[in-house]
This record gives sequence, structure tokens and C-alpha cells, in this order.
Amino acid sequence: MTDQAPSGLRPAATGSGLSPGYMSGFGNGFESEALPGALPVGRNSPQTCPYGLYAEQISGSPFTAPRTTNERSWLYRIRPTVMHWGAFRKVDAGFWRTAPAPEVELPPAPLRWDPVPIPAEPLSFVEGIRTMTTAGDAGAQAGMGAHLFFATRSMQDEYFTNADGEMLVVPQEGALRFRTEFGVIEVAPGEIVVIPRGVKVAVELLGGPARGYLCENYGGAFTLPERGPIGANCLANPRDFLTPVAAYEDRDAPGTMLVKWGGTLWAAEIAHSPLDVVAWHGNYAPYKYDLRRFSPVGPILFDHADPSIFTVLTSPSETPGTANIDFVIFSDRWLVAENTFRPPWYHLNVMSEFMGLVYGVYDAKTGGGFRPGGASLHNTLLPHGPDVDAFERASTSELKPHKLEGTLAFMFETRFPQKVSRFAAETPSLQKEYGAYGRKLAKHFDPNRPEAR
Ligand SMILES: O=C(O)Cc1cc(O)ccc1O
Ligand SMILES: [Fe+2]
Repeated sequence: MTDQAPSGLRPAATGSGLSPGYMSGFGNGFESEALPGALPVGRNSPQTCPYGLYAEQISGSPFTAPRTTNERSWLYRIRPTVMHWGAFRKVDAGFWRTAPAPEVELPPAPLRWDPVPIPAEPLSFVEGIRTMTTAGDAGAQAGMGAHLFFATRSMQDEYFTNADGEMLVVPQEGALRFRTEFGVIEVAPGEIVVIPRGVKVAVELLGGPARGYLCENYGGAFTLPERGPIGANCLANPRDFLTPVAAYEDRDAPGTMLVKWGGTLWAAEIAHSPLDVVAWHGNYAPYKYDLRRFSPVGPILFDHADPSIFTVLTSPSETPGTANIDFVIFSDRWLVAENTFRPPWYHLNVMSEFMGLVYGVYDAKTGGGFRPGGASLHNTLLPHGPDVDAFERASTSELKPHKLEGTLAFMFETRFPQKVSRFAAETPSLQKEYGAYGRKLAKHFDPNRPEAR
């Protein structure tokens, strides 16, 4: 095996903390080569490629998509993907479900789960997927799956690609290395990694077992939201997105190629690593992002703004302003609004909200039930808001500037109603009492006291 350290077109290390293994920017036309001269100059398809490589294009959008959404990359690889494509047999997808998957019917109540413990059994990243909800229809390229993942072993001579969706991975415990066709990405809790659909990966543990969340995006690729009047800066800044430099494996060894396609999982025996891309260029590539680089913008005088101000990435639908998915975070920030109920208001949302907590306390749920590694679902138009503890605190506390610190919650918000999986409905982690939290709120109304309480 001659695993090559990344070399070639390395960006200069800068004061931004950019590691030499990554290139900075969002949706750039990147180029990177792990051997000098491996990238053909000025053309994509020379008659023969340097070093005897094969040229291959991967298209993330129709060829004819407008420039702003056109995504493709050119890969110069030891073997084209057709050589890594064997005789596939269907394999058990475990607890991984794909929309449409109407497995159970539940009353229209909010749902919440304690953290599901990391299983003791050996589980690869693929084997350890536990679908919580599905929404839309993967075949129609609309909607999403919200999953938990557990990894207790590294993938060894096993490779995976997902044709059904782009994968946004939110680690909550344990660090992971994603060896991808485009290069190597390492992530730890507080960071995310996005793997475009059709990109091959092998996922390794970088220490102990790992747990986290996975948003499988069946629709339009995640992109940065418009900033509108916010202007050219803040929220997620493009320079903080990191795409790996080219790194290849020239490894002849028996292995397994796993493909998720059409909601089912397929395996083929192969004889070499498919992570054999020596050079590539294009704008369709995996990336990571440190969520602590997000610069939140919010109300600096009064009121609580809609959570869309905290959108890190959005998967657009064909309807303007109606996201297939918004990936929204609730991270460290100052609360300064005067005469304001500062936590989220009570609300009903036509978009459905799947939430998770990486660390800390979420300000709408201070009563203790929303724990790191746990999850909640506030489905289409289901009423929800602060628990009684959060309401009472926020209604009575002195409104000094207050910093929320050491906290990272997130939301996968989709225009589609979410169907709960059988796993999510039957796990002992489901909190049986959560549906009634609203009934613990007190009635404060007094027709004889017009002043605010
Ligand atoms: O329901 C939630 O906790 C998420 C959320 C947060 C917020 O600040 C405003 C609306 C909203 O849905
Ligand atoms: Fe909400």
C-alpha cells in the first residue's frame, strides 16, 4: 500500500488556522493534485492523462443547470469508478430508512428522545445509522432523513457511497476521519462534514466510539443562505469552509463497495481501494466547517428574531424561500434585548423541526429533558415553545446582557412533515411524558390586572 500524503497544490498555511491539508472557500472551483503535474492543464480530457490516470466527471447537477447551481468535478484516478463497480448483492440496511417510509402512526404531539447509548457491538458508520425521521420522497429528490449514527469500529477495506442524498454529518461524541475520493477530512464535535451524493468515503474512528446526527438531504445541495440586508459578512463566512487537498490510495486488496441507491443498500466485492483519485478540479467536493466560526446576528434592542437568522446551510427547493432543509444552529451568543421574552416564543411552524444538542443547555428547554445526544421533533404545525422552567425564568429574570455559553443545539428544518421511524417510536429513549410538557404551564390571566405580569 502506498497511501500518499497530500502534496501538490497546497494552500499556504495562514493566520486563519487553515491546516495545510485543506483549501478554503465555499463552492469554489478548486484544484488539487497529490503528484506534481497530475492535473491536465487547460483541458479536462486529454487523449491520455498524466501518470496513466483515467479522467472521470462526477456531476452533482444536470449538465444544463444555471451557473449558480451547476456542480461538477473532474477526477483523475488510477481506475475509473466502473472498475470499482462489482456484482452487487442486496444487503440489510439495518435501521436505515429512506422516504417514503410511513412505518408508524403517532398522535400529533411533540416528541423528544434521551440520548441513545452508543451500542457495545462493533458497528461501522454505515451499520450504525438509526433513522429517526424521514420526510418527502428520495425518488423525487425532495425531503430528508434525520438519523442518529453510532460508530464503534473503523471501516476497513470497506467503502461507501450514497446516491440517495447528500450527507451532512454532525458529530456529537468522538472524532472521525473521512477518507474520501477528494482527500481526507477530520472532524470532531463542534464541526460538521458534508459529503455530496455519489462521493465515496471510508469512515474511521480517531479515538473512542463516536455518536452524532446525520441529515440525509435528498433535495438541492446545501448552499449558503442569502444574507440580504445583513450584507457581505457574518453568519457562515465562505472562507471558513474547508475542502481537502487531493490524497490517493494505490491499494490492491480485497474490499467491499457499499452503495445506497433507491433506499436500499448494495454490496460488491472489489479488489482495490476506490479512493484512488490522484488529482481533481471542480466545485463538487466534500467539505468541513467549524460551527464555532459562525458569527450570529440577532436583535440588539428588542424582540426575538426568527431562527432563520442562524441558518448555516440551506437546501433550496423550487419555491423561493421555502427550503427543502435549513440547517440552523443555536450557538454561543449574547442576549441583550430589552423588555423582551428572550427564549423562543410559543409558535406553530408550517416547516417541521428536528433538533439535536451537541453540548450545553438549549435556552428553550432549561428544565433538563433535552440532553446532549438527545433529539426532539416538533412536526408540521405542532404547537411548541419553552418548557415551564424556561418560561418562568425568562419572564422574571433581570434583563441584563446575558451570554449563552458552552452551548450548541441545531435544527434540521424541512418544508415536509416528518414520519417517525419504527426505531424512533420504539426506542426506550423516547420520553413518554414529553407530549404533556405544555400542560405544566400556569394560567396567569387576571382580567383585573391590565399591567404586564
Ligand atoms: O422551536 C425551537 O426551539 C426552535 C426555534 C428557535 C427559535 O429561536 C425560534 C423558533 C424556533 O422554532
Ligand atoms: Fe420551533
